Amino acid sequence: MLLGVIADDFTGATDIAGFLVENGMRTVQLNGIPKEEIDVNADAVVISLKSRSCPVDEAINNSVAALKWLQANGCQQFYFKYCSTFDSTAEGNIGPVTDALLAELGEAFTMVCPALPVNGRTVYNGHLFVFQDLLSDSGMRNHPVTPMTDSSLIRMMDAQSQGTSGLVNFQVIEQGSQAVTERFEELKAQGNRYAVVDAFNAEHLVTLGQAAKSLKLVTGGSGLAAGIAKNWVEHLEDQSDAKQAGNPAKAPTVVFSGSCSVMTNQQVAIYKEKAPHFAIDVKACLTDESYSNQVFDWVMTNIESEFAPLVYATADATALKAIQQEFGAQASSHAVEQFFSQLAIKLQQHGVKNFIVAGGETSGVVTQSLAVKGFHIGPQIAPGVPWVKSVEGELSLALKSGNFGDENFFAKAQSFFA
Ligand SMILES: Nc1ncnc2c1ncn2[C@@H]1O[C@H](COP(=O)(O)OP(=O)(O)OP(=O)(O)O)[C@@H](O)[C@H]1O
Ligand SMILES: O=C(O)[C@@H](O)C(=O)CO
Repeated sequence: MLLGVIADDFTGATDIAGFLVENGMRTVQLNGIPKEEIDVNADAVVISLKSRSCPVDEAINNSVAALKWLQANGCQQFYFKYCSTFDSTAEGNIGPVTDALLAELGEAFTMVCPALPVNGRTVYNGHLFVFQDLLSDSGMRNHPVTPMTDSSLIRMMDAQSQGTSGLVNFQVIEQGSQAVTERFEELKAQGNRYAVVDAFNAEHLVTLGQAAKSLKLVTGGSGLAAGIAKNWVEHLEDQSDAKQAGNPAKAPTVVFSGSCSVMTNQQVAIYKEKAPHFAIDVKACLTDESYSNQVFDWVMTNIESEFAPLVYATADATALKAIQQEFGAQASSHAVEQFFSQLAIKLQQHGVKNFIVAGGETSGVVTQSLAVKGFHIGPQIAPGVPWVKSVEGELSLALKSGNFGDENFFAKAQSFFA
């Protein structure tokens, strides 16, 4: 194996896995750190963690344990994959995990590259944009778990890290990878530990990927994956049929939506026009232990419908704020996640094979509940959202990041069934 990726949530893991496969790297995604021997025949391995919004010590311990597993299994370069909108906890897990990985590797410098231009995440003079908005003016301001109120990557990174950041701006990047490497040396000589890099087109990411050859550890969103994959191209076997292993079959299917992002709200509204749909009662999640059984009965009643039944907690910012004020953000978030976990297990036990899930935290809890060891990566439904199939061959999942996909995503995902 060549490249080892540590992803801080499950949709982020499938996101980067999809781009690595698109760029020629045979890739397997693992559900957490394997507890027993597993034969992974791949160029890249992505370990999915649920470390974005957990306590910082837990995030550090799990990420370092994942790094050690990747090192023990022969990986030569390491990639800490976090969100293209740089969100984690209020205090920030990205900085502490980056510092811990650098320390474990005995390295003193890395790159911070959240940009994913194909999905509107760009960096200009060190400031992160979501399409035409600064991050802090985007829908991420109202994120239920990790609201983003700043857009300066240098300020955000330095506030949560032991080291300091310097900027590699687009003017340097457009001079080529040698200029970027020289800028890295300048920043290191000034005592910086992180290079925050601009990127607002695919060419920038290819150049940064070339410059990343000199780094044992890189960090960022999935955008850098294409550039990194190109560094290994001479080592790669033809994997044209690799995506076949990840193709979903036509089988009983359910759609879960636990994301409250702007795009997911649009996707849910469009999908409700054509599919059976059930809006979750958050109070029932908190107070009624049998609630998931009631909703299970509703799903199975509708499981044969032309479009898969949708179960959703998705709410707009106003409704979500009211719920959080009434029940508490953490308590309500946790109760909804536990509800989806219980429902997923029961549906799997009764023959549901395909799960389309919106939301990173939601995807993590559902995937962990389904006890899938790992995934083969299939075709992309939308940039950053591939179908993936369990290595046991039983289940297929489409784990959609909150703001990814177009408004027809849920129906489009079902058009891939063979
Ligand atoms: N109506 C609701 N009331 C309270 N909490 C909710 C509600 N709907 C969803 N949640 C919670 O909000 C959180 C949404 O996080 P999640 O990561 O699943 O979505 P996202 O942040 O939009 O996706 P991504 O991280 O991929 O961008 C989850 O913990 C979910 O349980
Ligand atoms: O990078 C992204 O935006 C996604 O892969 C993600 O991490 C959302 O949870």
